[in-house]
Amino acid sequence: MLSSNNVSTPQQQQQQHVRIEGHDQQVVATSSAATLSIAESKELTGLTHECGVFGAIACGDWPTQIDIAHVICLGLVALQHRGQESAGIATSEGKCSKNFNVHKGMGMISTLFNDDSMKKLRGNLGIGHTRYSTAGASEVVNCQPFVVHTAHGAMALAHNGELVNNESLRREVLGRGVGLSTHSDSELIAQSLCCAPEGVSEHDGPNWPARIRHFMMFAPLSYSLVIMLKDKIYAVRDTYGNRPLCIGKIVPINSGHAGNSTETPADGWVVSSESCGFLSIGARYEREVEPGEIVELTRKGYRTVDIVERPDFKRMAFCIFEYVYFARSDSIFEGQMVYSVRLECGRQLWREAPVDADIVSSVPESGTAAAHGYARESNLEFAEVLCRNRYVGRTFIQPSTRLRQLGVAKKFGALSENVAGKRLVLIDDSIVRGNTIGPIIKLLRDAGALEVHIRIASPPLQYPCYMGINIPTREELIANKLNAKQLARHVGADSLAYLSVAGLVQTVQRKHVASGKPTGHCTACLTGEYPGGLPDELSW
Ligand SMILES: O=P(O)(O)OC[C@H]1O[C@H](OP(=O)(O)OP(=O)(O)O)[C@H](O)[C@@H]1O
Ligand SMILES: NC(=O)CC[C@H](N)C(=O)O
Ligand code: SF4
Ligand SMILES: [Mg+2]
Repeated sequence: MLSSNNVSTPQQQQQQHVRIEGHDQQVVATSSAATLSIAESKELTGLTHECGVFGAIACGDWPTQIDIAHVICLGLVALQHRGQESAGIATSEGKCSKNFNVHKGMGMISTLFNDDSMKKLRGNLGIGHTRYSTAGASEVVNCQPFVVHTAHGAMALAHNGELVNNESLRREVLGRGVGLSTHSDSELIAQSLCCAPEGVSEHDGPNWPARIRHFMMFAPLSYSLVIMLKDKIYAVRDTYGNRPLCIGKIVPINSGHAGNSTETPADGWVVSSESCGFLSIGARYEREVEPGEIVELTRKGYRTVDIVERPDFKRMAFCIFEYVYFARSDSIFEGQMVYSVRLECGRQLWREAPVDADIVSSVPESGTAAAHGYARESNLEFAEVLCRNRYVGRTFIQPSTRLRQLGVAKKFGALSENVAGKRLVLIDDSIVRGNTIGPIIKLLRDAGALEVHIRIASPPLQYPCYMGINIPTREELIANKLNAKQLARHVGADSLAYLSVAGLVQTVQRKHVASGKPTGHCTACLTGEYPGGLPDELSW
């Protein structure tokens, strides 16, 4: 049982919230008082992302010379691709357990944080978040980090993921007399940690690892968390390792390339959803937080304080779509760079679905690494055929299918001199609704392409995700309506083929299998096999 006591919640605002088919349908207010659903307010292509979490703590004497708020801000900028709705930073000076410095709000990092907001974020440690909402509306009340006041002082929490048993945990916590002020599952986690579990003595002070373990026993999936207390940060990954989280070392400025050696002293430590921003903040990749691990970071360093086992010793289930699409390609997961895995997927795609063509090309951004792999394995020339308009953002409002499709074409121009008279094979990482590929094929044909063959570096998406990714409805997923042959006809391609599930899994796991290291990946949106089974309270 999750226990809880009376703790104050800072957010008192109400939000509009309706449940549709077992999912939260979020509603955002617009200035014209009309309302748009979040789905409608986004450009409807691809999968909508997740969230990014970040934490940093300075080593040595406090107050530190390191500008912790700037380190976190730059760390969040590097995670911006994971969520663009809202962001926030909470810092602590390390002395007072009553108050943290907090700045959060709607929008992108670059618009939210300026000199004034940074000045107020003094601190020796801090955490940050960039959000793509999955539970609870995209409103200021749900911005993270969540800060709550416990019997032992303030606690701030930032979360990437989605609780699969959100509803039953919510009922449990509400049933104990705790008022929740939002529909956010992340607030629920914060409130769940506010009380010591039964049987845990806290005579000598709060036992945070025991509280975190207790929560983890009742919440199998999915979360990567950074939790800040007065003078320490806990980094936590769910027992399946579904969402990513890694540790980096802030090294002295003059330590150069040798900065990742174990002898290099640490100026501080960071934790992040992805490692892609580490070099830009003078940090070096250290390692991943392991599935089920609770890591404590203090000014003295970091240490594992507990490892919680998976229920019934099930396999770990790291999201395979992090490799396919979500992550930035310079990030490292499980000892391999995302770019290298995508490249290898392209090689495998050629082995599974070769095609006679003059050039190989990609749909930028995330299809590009796989296209290079396809070209290398096939010995076909790689040539760019599309120019992407960087000013068409992901938040473009597209009110109708027709305009939406025009919008996708608007995002790209054809490099006609590379295209004219060519038989080309075009690689993309994924097809979701199928809105991107059709207009691109038309564009390429209009530019003079003789043949356009589509190869997709992931299997067809057919099932929903309950672990922090918003996947469109069954009807919206094009693979549930058309098989590869029908889809080729529908989008005007000469042929179309996907990478197989086995091909993707083997490519992602090949290093681990070779070294005998345990591994396991969630493929639920491709196979319908959910890690830990499909929770009763969820259905599609
Ligand atoms: O089938 P659809 O629903 O049209 O979506 C699929 C497309 O969406 C994604 O690209 P996106 O432009 O979101 O991001 P990227 O720049 O990382 O490729 C993905 O890489 C595909 O290109
Ligand atoms: N995408 C995410 O990881 C979202 C975290 C959390 N469920 C929220 O909606 O804020
Ligand atoms: S269902 Fe798909 S998107 Fe969701 S965690 Fe699993 S692999 Fe990732
Ligand atoms: Mg794309």
